[in-house]
Amino acid sequence: MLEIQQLGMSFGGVHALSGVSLAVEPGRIYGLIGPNGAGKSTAINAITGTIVPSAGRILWHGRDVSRWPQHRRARSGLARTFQNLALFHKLSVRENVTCGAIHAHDDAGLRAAVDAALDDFGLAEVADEPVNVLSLGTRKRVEMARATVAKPKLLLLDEPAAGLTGSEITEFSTRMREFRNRGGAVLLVEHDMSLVMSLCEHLFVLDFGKLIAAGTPIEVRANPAVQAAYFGAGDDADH
Ligand SMILES: Nc1ncnc2c1ncn2[C@@H]1O[C@H](COP(=O)(O)OP(=O)(O)OP(=O)(O)O)[C@@H](O)[C@H]1O
Repeated sequence: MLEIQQLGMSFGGVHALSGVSLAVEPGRIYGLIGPNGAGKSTAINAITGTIVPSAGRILWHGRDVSRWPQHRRARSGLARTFQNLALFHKLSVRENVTCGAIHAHDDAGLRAAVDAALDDFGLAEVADEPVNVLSLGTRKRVEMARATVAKPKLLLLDEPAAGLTGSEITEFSTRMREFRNRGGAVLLVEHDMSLVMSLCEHLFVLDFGKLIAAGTPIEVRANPAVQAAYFGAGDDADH
Protein backbone atom coordinates (compact mmCIF):
# COMPACT_ATOMS: atom_id res chain seq x y z
CA MET A 1 0.00 0.00 0.00
CA LEU A 2 2.76 2.45 1.04
CA GLU A 3 6.26 1.86 -0.19
CA ILE A 4 9.16 4.14 0.64
CA GLN A 5 12.24 3.78 -1.50
CA GLN A 6 15.63 5.20 -0.51
CA LEU A 7 14.10 8.21 1.22
CA GLY A 8 16.55 10.99 2.06
CA MET A 9 16.12 14.35 3.75
CA SER A 10 18.85 16.87 4.52
CA PHE A 11 18.51 20.10 6.46
CA GLY A 12 21.69 21.95 5.55
CA GLY A 13 24.44 19.61 6.72
CA VAL A 14 22.12 17.43 8.85
CA HIS A 15 21.11 14.15 7.20
CA ALA A 16 17.79 13.61 8.97
CA LEU A 17 17.03 10.60 6.73
CA SER A 18 19.35 8.62 4.45
CA GLY A 19 18.40 5.72 2.20
CA VAL A 20 15.32 4.69 4.21
CA SER A 21 13.19 2.01 2.54
CA LEU A 22 10.14 0.38 4.08
CA ALA A 23 6.68 -0.91 3.20
CA VAL A 24 3.32 -0.72 4.99
CA GLU A 25 0.36 -3.02 4.30
CA PRO A 26 -3.34 -2.55 5.17
CA GLY A 27 -4.79 -3.92 8.39
CA ARG A 28 -1.61 -3.75 10.46
CA ILE A 29 -0.22 -1.56 13.22
CA TYR A 30 3.38 -0.50 12.69
CA GLY A 31 5.74 1.34 15.02
CA LEU A 32 8.47 3.72 13.92
CA ILE A 33 10.91 4.04 16.79
CA GLY A 34 14.40 5.31 17.53
CA PRO A 35 16.30 7.71 19.77
CA ASN A 36 15.72 11.47 19.83
CA GLY A 37 16.67 13.06 16.52
CA ALA A 38 16.64 9.69 14.69
CA GLY A 39 14.39 11.08 11.93
CA LYS A 40 10.96 9.73 12.92
CA SER A 41 9.02 13.00 12.65
CA THR A 42 10.90 13.85 9.46
CA ALA A 43 9.75 10.53 7.97
CA ILE A 44 6.10 11.24 8.89
CA ASN A 45 6.42 14.77 7.50
CA ALA A 46 7.80 13.44 4.20
CA ILE A 47 5.13 10.74 3.89
CA THR A 48 2.26 13.16 4.55
CA GLY A 49 3.69 16.02 2.49
CA THR A 50 4.65 18.58 5.13
CA ILE A 51 8.16 18.52 3.65
CA VAL A 52 9.52 17.55 0.24
CA PRO A 53 12.23 14.89 0.59
CA SER A 54 15.72 15.52 -0.82
CA ALA A 55 15.95 12.01 -2.28
CA GLY A 56 13.96 8.85 -2.89
CA ARG A 57 10.36 8.02 -3.71
CA ILE A 58 7.11 7.59 -1.78
CA LEU A 59 4.76 5.20 -3.56
CA TRP A 60 1.14 5.18 -2.40
CA HIS A 61 -0.95 2.45 -4.04
CA GLY A 62 1.77 2.31 -6.70
CA ARG A 63 1.76 6.06 -7.51
CA ASP A 64 4.70 8.31 -6.75
CA VAL A 65 3.24 10.94 -4.38
CA SER A 66 6.59 12.44 -3.30
CA ARG A 67 5.71 15.80 -4.83
CA TRP A 68 1.99 15.79 -4.11
CA PRO A 69 0.81 18.61 -1.82
CA GLN A 70 -0.34 17.64 1.66
CA HIS A 71 -4.08 18.12 1.02
CA ARG A 72 -3.98 15.82 -2.02
CA ARG A 73 -2.31 13.09 0.01
CA ALA A 74 -4.86 13.58 2.80
CA ARG A 75 -7.70 13.23 0.32
CA SER A 76 -6.16 10.02 -1.01
CA GLY A 77 -6.32 8.40 2.44
CA LEU A 78 -3.16 9.47 4.29
CA ALA A 79 -4.09 11.06 7.63
CA ARG A 80 -1.93 12.22 10.51
CA THR A 81 -1.82 13.71 13.95
CA PHE A 82 0.88 16.06 15.20
CA GLN A 83 3.39 15.86 18.05
CA ASN A 84 2.19 19.28 19.22
CA LEU A 85 -1.55 19.21 18.62
CA ALA A 86 -2.63 21.18 15.56
CA LEU A 87 -6.21 22.06 16.47
CA PHE A 88 -8.17 25.28 16.02
CA HIS A 89 -8.36 26.15 19.69
CA LYS A 90 -11.22 28.65 19.58
CA LEU A 91 -13.40 26.45 17.40
CA SER A 92 -15.66 23.78 18.87
CA VAL A 93 -14.89 20.08 18.93
CA ARG A 94 -17.48 19.50 16.19
CA GLU A 95 -15.99 22.23 13.99
CA ASN A 96 -12.49 20.81 14.40
CA VAL A 97 -13.62 17.29 13.52
CA THR A 98 -15.60 18.63 10.54
CA CYS A 99 -12.35 20.13 9.18
CA GLY A 100 -11.07 16.58 8.69
CA ALA A 101 -14.09 15.55 6.63
CA ILE A 102 -14.82 18.38 4.24
CA HIS A 103 -12.87 16.90 1.34
CA ALA A 104 -14.23 13.40 1.67
CA HIS A 105 -17.99 13.72 2.10
CA ASP A 106 -20.94 15.36 0.42
CA ASP A 107 -23.11 17.58 2.61
CA ALA A 108 -25.52 14.77 3.43
CA GLY A 109 -22.77 12.43 4.52
CA LEU A 110 -20.72 15.05 6.32
CA ARG A 111 -22.82 15.44 9.44
CA ALA A 112 -23.34 11.68 9.82
CA ALA A 113 -19.60 11.06 9.46
CA VAL A 114 -18.76 13.74 12.03
CA ASP A 115 -21.38 12.41 14.47
CA ALA A 116 -19.97 8.89 14.09
CA ALA A 117 -16.41 10.11 14.75
CA LEU A 118 -17.57 12.10 17.79
CA ASP A 119 -19.26 8.95 19.13
CA ASP A 120 -16.24 6.74 18.35
CA PHE A 121 -13.97 8.93 20.45
CA GLY A 122 -16.45 9.69 23.26
CA LEU A 123 -16.78 13.35 22.27
CA ALA A 124 -20.53 13.73 21.74
CA GLU A 125 -21.05 15.42 25.11
CA VAL A 126 -18.38 18.07 24.49
CA ALA A 127 -19.15 18.54 20.78
CA ASP A 128 -20.07 22.20 21.19
CA GLU A 129 -17.28 23.12 23.63
CA PRO A 130 -14.35 25.16 22.34
CA VAL A 131 -11.23 23.01 22.23
CA ASN A 132 -9.19 25.32 24.47
CA VAL A 133 -11.24 24.49 27.59
CA LEU A 134 -10.62 20.73 27.30
CA SER A 135 -7.97 18.54 28.95
CA LEU A 136 -4.96 17.34 26.96
CA GLY A 137 -6.36 13.81 26.79
CA THR A 138 -9.66 15.07 25.38
CA ARG A 139 -7.89 17.35 22.89
CA LYS A 140 -5.87 14.35 21.71
CA ARG A 141 -9.14 12.48 21.17
CA VAL A 142 -10.38 15.43 19.09
CA GLU A 143 -7.28 15.19 16.94
CA MET A 144 -7.79 11.44 16.49
CA ALA A 145 -11.45 11.99 15.57
CA ARG A 146 -10.46 14.64 13.03
CA ALA A 147 -7.77 12.37 11.56
CA THR A 148 -10.11 9.39 11.19
CA VAL A 149 -13.41 11.05 10.24
CA ALA A 150 -12.69 10.76 6.52
CA LYS A 151 -11.92 7.04 6.89
CA PRO A 152 -8.23 7.20 5.95
CA LYS A 153 -6.41 4.08 4.82
CA LEU A 154 -3.23 4.92 6.72
CA LEU A 155 -3.06 6.85 9.97
CA LEU A 156 0.31 8.32 10.96
CA LEU A 157 0.52 9.27 14.61
CA ASP A 158 3.34 11.36 16.10
CA GLU A 159 3.61 10.63 19.84
CA PRO A 160 -0.12 10.17 20.49
CA ALA A 161 0.34 8.84 24.04
CA ALA A 162 2.53 11.65 25.39
CA GLY A 163 0.82 13.22 28.41
CA LEU A 164 -2.02 10.67 28.53
CA THR A 165 -3.08 8.80 31.68
CA GLY A 166 -2.87 5.00 31.85
CA SER A 167 -6.60 4.58 31.21
CA GLU A 168 -6.47 7.02 28.29
CA ILE A 169 -3.61 4.98 26.76
CA THR A 170 -5.65 1.78 27.14
CA GLU A 171 -8.61 3.51 25.46
CA PHE A 172 -6.33 4.74 22.67
CA SER A 173 -5.03 1.18 22.07
CA THR A 174 -8.59 -0.12 21.82
CA ARG A 175 -9.50 2.54 19.24
CA MET A 176 -6.40 1.76 17.17
CA ARG A 177 -7.15 -1.97 17.18
CA GLU A 178 -10.70 -1.23 16.03
CA PHE A 179 -9.32 0.94 13.22
CA ARG A 180 -6.91 -1.87 12.25
CA ASN A 181 -9.69 -4.46 12.37
CA ARG A 182 -11.67 -2.39 9.85
CA GLY A 183 -8.70 -2.67 7.45
CA GLY A 184 -6.85 0.55 8.27
CA ALA A 185 -3.09 0.69 8.77
CA VAL A 186 -1.38 2.65 11.53
CA LEU A 187 2.19 3.97 11.65
CA LEU A 188 2.91 4.99 15.21
CA VAL A 189 5.83 7.15 16.37
CA GLU A 190 5.95 6.76 20.12
CA HIS A 191 8.44 6.82 22.99
CA ASP A 192 6.25 4.76 25.36
CA MET A 193 7.92 1.38 24.79
CA SER A 194 5.35 -0.68 26.67
CA LEU A 195 2.65 0.76 24.39
CA VAL A 196 4.76 0.19 21.26
CA MET A 197 5.57 -3.40 22.23
CA SER A 198 1.97 -4.28 23.08
CA LEU A 199 0.19 -2.49 20.23
CA CYS A 200 2.49 -2.77 17.21
CA GLU A 201 2.78 -5.90 15.09
CA HIS A 202 5.82 -4.71 13.16
CA LEU A 203 8.53 -2.20 14.02
CA PHE A 204 10.94 -0.07 12.02
CA VAL A 205 13.92 1.31 13.91
CA LEU A 206 15.71 4.48 12.86
CA ASP A 207 19.03 5.69 14.22
CA PHE A 208 20.80 8.78 12.89
CA GLY A 209 18.44 8.83 9.91
CA LYS A 210 19.10 5.23 8.86
CA LEU A 211 16.85 2.19 9.14
CA ILE A 212 18.86 -0.14 11.39
CA ALA A 213 16.24 -2.85 11.97
CA ALA A 214 12.73 -4.02 11.08
CA GLY A 215 10.62 -6.92 12.31
CA THR A 216 8.27 -8.06 15.03
CA PRO A 217 8.68 -6.45 18.47
CA ILE A 218 10.37 -9.64 19.71
CA GLU A 219 12.81 -9.69 16.77
CA VAL A 220 13.60 -6.00 17.14
CA ARG A 221 14.08 -6.24 20.88
CA ALA A 222 16.62 -9.05 20.34
CA ASN A 223 18.53 -7.18 17.62
CA PRO A 224 22.01 -6.20 18.90
CA ALA A 225 22.12 -3.03 16.77
CA VAL A 226 18.83 -1.90 18.30
CA GLN A 227 19.97 -2.72 21.80
CA ALA A 228 23.11 -0.66 21.25
CA ALA A 229 21.29 2.28 19.69
CA TYR A 230 18.08 2.31 21.61
CA PHE A 231 17.64 -0.06 24.47
CA GLY A 232 21.13 0.47 25.83
CA ALA A 233 19.83 3.13 28.19
CA GLY A 234 16.93 0.96 29.43
CA ASP A 235 13.60 -0.19 28.03
CA ASP A 236 11.65 2.79 29.23
CA ALA A 237 14.29 5.32 28.27
CA ASP A 238 12.65 8.45 26.95
CA HIS A 239 15.14 9.10 24.23
N1 LIG B 1 13.19 21.84 9.95
C1 LIG B 1 14.40 21.41 10.34
N2 LIG B 1 15.49 22.16 10.18
C2 LIG B 1 16.71 21.72 10.56
N3 LIG B 1 16.93 20.51 11.11
C3 LIG B 1 15.87 19.72 11.32
C4 LIG B 1 14.55 20.11 10.95
N4 LIG B 1 13.70 19.11 11.27
C5 LIG B 1 14.45 18.14 11.82
N5 LIG B 1 15.74 18.50 11.85
C6 LIG B 1 16.85 17.69 12.35
O1 LIG B 1 16.73 16.42 11.74
C7 LIG B 1 17.05 15.39 12.67
C8 LIG B 1 15.86 14.45 12.81
O2 LIG B 1 14.81 15.15 13.50
P1 LIG B 1 13.39 14.48 13.78
O3 LIG B 1 12.57 15.52 14.46
O4 LIG B 1 12.86 13.87 12.55
O5 LIG B 1 13.78 13.34 14.82
P2 LIG B 1 12.81 12.46 15.73
O6 LIG B 1 13.30 11.05 15.61
O7 LIG B 1 11.40 12.70 15.40
O8 LIG B 1 13.15 13.03 17.18
P3 LIG B 1 12.24 13.16 18.51
O9 LIG B 1 12.06 11.77 19.02
O10 LIG B 1 13.10 13.99 19.42
O11 LIG B 1 10.96 13.84 18.13
C9 LIG B 1 17.45 16.08 13.97
O12 LIG B 1 18.87 16.22 13.97
C10 LIG B 1 16.77 17.42 13.85
O13 LIG B 1 17.48 18.41 14.58
